Amino acid sequence: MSVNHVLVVGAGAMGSQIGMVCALAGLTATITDIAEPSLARTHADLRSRLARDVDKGRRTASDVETAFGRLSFTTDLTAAAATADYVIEAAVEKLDIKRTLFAELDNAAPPHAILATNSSSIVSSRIADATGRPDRVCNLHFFNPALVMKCVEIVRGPDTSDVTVATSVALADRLGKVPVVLQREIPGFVANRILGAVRDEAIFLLENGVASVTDIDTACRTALGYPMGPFELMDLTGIDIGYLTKQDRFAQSGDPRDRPSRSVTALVERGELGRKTGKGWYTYDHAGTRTPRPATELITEVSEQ
Ligand SMILES: NC(=O)c1ccc[n+]([C@@H]2O[C@H](COP(=O)([O-])OP(=O)(O)OC[C@H]3O[C@@H](n4cnc5c(N)ncnc54)[C@H](O)[C@@H]3O)[C@@H](O)[C@H]2O)c1
Repeated sequence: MSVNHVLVVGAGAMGSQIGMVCALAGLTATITDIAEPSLARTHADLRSRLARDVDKGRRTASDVETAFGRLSFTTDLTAAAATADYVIEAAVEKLDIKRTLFAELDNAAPPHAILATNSSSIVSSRIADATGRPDRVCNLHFFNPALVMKCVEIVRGPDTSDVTVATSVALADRLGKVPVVLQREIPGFVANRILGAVRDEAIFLLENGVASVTDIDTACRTALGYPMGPFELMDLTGIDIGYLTKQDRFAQSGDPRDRPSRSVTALVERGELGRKTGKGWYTYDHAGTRTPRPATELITEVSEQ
């Protein structure tokens, strides 16, 4: 099935860049959001980001102008969906909102259109039954920042058809991305599950007094070639993000291994969420330079329990 017009729903961190990736690849793309200010902010953010790319010689000014000519912004979901061949939903991570959106999209989009969600943890089978086309529903999972990161995970739900998977793979190829197909659903998918396993092991080693935060991060960078250690990465992305993901997974699975660790819970309860609060696994000064924290500040809760 050929894809010419992509509709992206949600103009946040992910949706805005996914829309631009589509336009840069030569597709007609529309970004829609319920909030008009989000659309205006997204347009301005993309303009300044792409201008930086031109300044640095990563793209030509004419490629960027042509791409903006293919990209439109609207709050009118129904009108935008009417001509879409492929919809990528990147709205807030709330199941009820996604289900409502998919029901609306099912009514508004042409019968051949594929409806995909960019959700990081909600598998598409939890949404597909809100539509009359579960065979044309899947996860199409981009990584942040979507303009830069190559991998796109395509997750097949129990009803997803071969044509939907093949069309999604072809779309990812056309966007210059590297498609990775998951043959069955699992929350977190491949890359984030592996990242989570590394993070859990790092926390286990710390909580059991095997090595310090700094030494574990150093081992990952210098022995495994990771660009950043697991504690550095948690501080960068926000310790609360991983905490909330694990809480959600634990609520679904009831598996104690999915429960957030005690030291992470203690940091989140104290509001020490990483770089954004100036304190997490490390302490950060106003220039962003980090200093290690004493182990007693990080694992007190564990030894007291
Ligand atoms: N942020 C990441 O690193 C990341 C990475 C991969 C996947 N994801 C997934 O992408 C999705 C979006 O994440 P984000 O970080 O861009 O979120 P975000 O909070 O930055 O943006 C969400 C946008 O959705 C809009 N929105 C809310 N309800 C809507 C509705 N009913 N219709 C249309 N728009 C609506 C909001 O106004 C907002 O602009 C989530 O499902 C998330 O799991 C996020």
